[in-house]
Amino acid sequence: MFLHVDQLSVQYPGAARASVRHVSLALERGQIGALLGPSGCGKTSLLRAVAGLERPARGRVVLEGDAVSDAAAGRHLPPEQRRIGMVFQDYALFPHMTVAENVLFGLKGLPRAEQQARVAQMLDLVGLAGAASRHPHQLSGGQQQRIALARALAPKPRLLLMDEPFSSLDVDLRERLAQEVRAILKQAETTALFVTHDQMEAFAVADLVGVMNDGELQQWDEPYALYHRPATRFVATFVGHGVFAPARVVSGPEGARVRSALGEWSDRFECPLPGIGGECDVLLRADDIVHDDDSAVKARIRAKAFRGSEFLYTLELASGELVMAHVPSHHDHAVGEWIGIRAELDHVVTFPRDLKGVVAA
Ligand SMILES: Nc1ncnc2c1ncn2[C@@H]1O[C@H](COP(=O)(O)OP(=O)(O)OP(=O)(O)O)[C@@H](O)[C@H]1O
Repeated sequence: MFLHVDQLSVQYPGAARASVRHVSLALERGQIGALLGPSGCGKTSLLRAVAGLERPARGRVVLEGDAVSDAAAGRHLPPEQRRIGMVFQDYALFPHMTVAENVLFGLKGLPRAEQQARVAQMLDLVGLAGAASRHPHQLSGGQQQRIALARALAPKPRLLLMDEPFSSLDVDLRERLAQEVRAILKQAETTALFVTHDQMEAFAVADLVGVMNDGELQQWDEPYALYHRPATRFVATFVGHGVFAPARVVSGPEGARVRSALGEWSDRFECPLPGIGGECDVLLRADDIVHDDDSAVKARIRAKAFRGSEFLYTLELASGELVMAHVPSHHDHAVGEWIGIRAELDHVVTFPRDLKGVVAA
């Protein structure tokens, strides 16, 4: 493993409990990781501990086999000796310096010719070769963030850390820049870890995403798995739209099946199911629910939100259970109308019975 965070805890002086608790995660060389979670869950504290800006209370940070932090051994390499680059949300470019001078900043020790070559190479990488002699205020927010990236990558860091790198940009630009940043990092073969509270951003940029809640890492996985096979209720709720529908495990000809008001499904993808007869909640994603007027199952539209190509309908079954459905926006029905629905599940994800019909955000 290129980066290995091992059972890491961060506790601030005077705090009753640790802000980051027993977090373990790993990245291979060249992989991009994202830490996702609500405000205050400990994302930035974890990133700062990897950077060396916080001293962990417990655990280790191992970079290329080198334990840069090891609480048990009392080892803590200062940030400037870790060869880690950082990009922050406010770019932190020097306003009085040109773009080229900003990128040059981290290259002080190199011979002059090499410095010039590296600056040119970095500006080229971020697609701003023509902006070398401009000043930061003459550039757009997205361009400034690309310069900040060029400056962080110029000294060839072993690891790049980014804290909410897109959050000060408007939504359109964020989406575009997220894709550009992924392409730039992949081209530069950089291993990177970044913090965001925006799942679309995490999915667009990262190979592996960690969902944190209240100081703990609940799942560290590929975006597809986080969405389709969430490990906990919290992950299921935080990532994507859906509901937990009450269900019962029944026996079928090929083993256990999950029966809910919307249908019955077998355990096709080896998601552990409770024992036969057991009560559980099954996760129904909004994209598992298909609008089909021929279906015997009817639901009344309780609320609808226009999302461009589709509506997100909140629907109520005759039993009072709620489900959510993504429906193409040319199927424009009024609130209060009854429509036919059908559930098409590829991934049957169940959780022990808890609160009935909890709506996932
Ligand atoms: N320097 C500090 N001293 C004491 N407590 C801190 C310090 N920095 C953060 N905390 C606390 O640690 C917890 C985690 O904060 P952190 O900034 O890591 O969360 P976050 O997930 O990055 O949040 P956000 O998305 O709002 O930035 C919070 O309860 C916060 O109040």
